[in-house]
Amino acid sequence: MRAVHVRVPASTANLGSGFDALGIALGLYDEVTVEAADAGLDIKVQGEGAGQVPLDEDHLLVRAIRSVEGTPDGLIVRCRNVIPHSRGLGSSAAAVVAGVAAGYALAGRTLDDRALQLAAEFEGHADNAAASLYGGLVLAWSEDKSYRAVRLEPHADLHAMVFIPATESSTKTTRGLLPAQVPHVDAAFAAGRAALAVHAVTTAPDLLMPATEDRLHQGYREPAWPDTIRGVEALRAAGFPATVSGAGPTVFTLVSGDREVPPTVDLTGFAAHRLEIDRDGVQVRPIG
Ligand SMILES: Nc1ncnc2c1ncn2[C@@H]1O[C@H](COP(=O)(O)OP(=O)(O)OP(=O)(O)O)[C@@H](O)[C@H]1O
Ligand SMILES: N[C@@H](CCO)C(=O)O
Repeated sequence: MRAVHVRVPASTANLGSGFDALGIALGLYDEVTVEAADAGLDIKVQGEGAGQVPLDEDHLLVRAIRSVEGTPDGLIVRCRNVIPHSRGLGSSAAAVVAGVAAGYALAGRTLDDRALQLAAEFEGHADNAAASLYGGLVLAWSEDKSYRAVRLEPHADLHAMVFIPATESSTKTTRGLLPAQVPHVDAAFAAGRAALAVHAVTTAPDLLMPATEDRLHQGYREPAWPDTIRGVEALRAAGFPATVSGAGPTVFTLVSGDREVPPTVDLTGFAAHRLEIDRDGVQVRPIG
């Protein structure tokens, strides 16, 4: 294949209780075309990250393409980015998954388990990458340095609301706020709630409030985005199972049916978007 179009979904990670393990793919998409060339790299970026991301071999998506064996030496890359960067919506994982998927197609290969391994190695955890790769709800884990994930079907009644602030937050920085150890009681709490979250998202949305309670990361990261925690608490007080999306600062909640967030919930400073859950994952099609 000489040229491909890739559409890759955003994602939210953690769902509160499932730190580094749970992810959901969201109906917000970056699109990329990648064409083989004899030599060199010609890359252009429109939308999110334009003027900020490098336009050379350091570009994340290019690095991801290069991580796949058998890809062409020369590349012409065009990115149309919609997923906001550094907001907790999995932009970096989406770029890596798009690159790996394009690389596989250009190398004449079908996506397999190794694609998740390649993508997750860039992030150091597989929650966002698995969601962008497979769609739906993912449960990701690692065995030594081997990343694995299962895809589960979210309940049909659910959609997502995201509340995106103008401020950015780097995943690397907020991971630095996490302690090396947590109390046993918090670890036990997290294990139960994360297991419950899988049941709640797939089968029993009425259990999402207890299922999304977190003790492992959101509180420790609060100094990075106090307004985000205020937004999460305001939504939870109104009965919405809100969490911090990924490493923040976006606020995320799942919503059942046609329920709407009332205007009395104070989310000043956040742009609200209703998103479908993406159920397909990354999509690749040949061009020409
Ligand atoms: N489409 C893209 N193309 C190139 N680089 C990107 C792209 N998307 C993200 N990046 C890089 O990744 C960085 C953001 O990664 P980071 O992990 O901090 O946030 P995120 O992926 O948006 O959020 P989270 O991991 O919390 O869901 C950007 O500053 C940029 O360097
Ligand atoms: N699980 C990750 C997601 C962000 O990449 C975190 O919270 O740091």
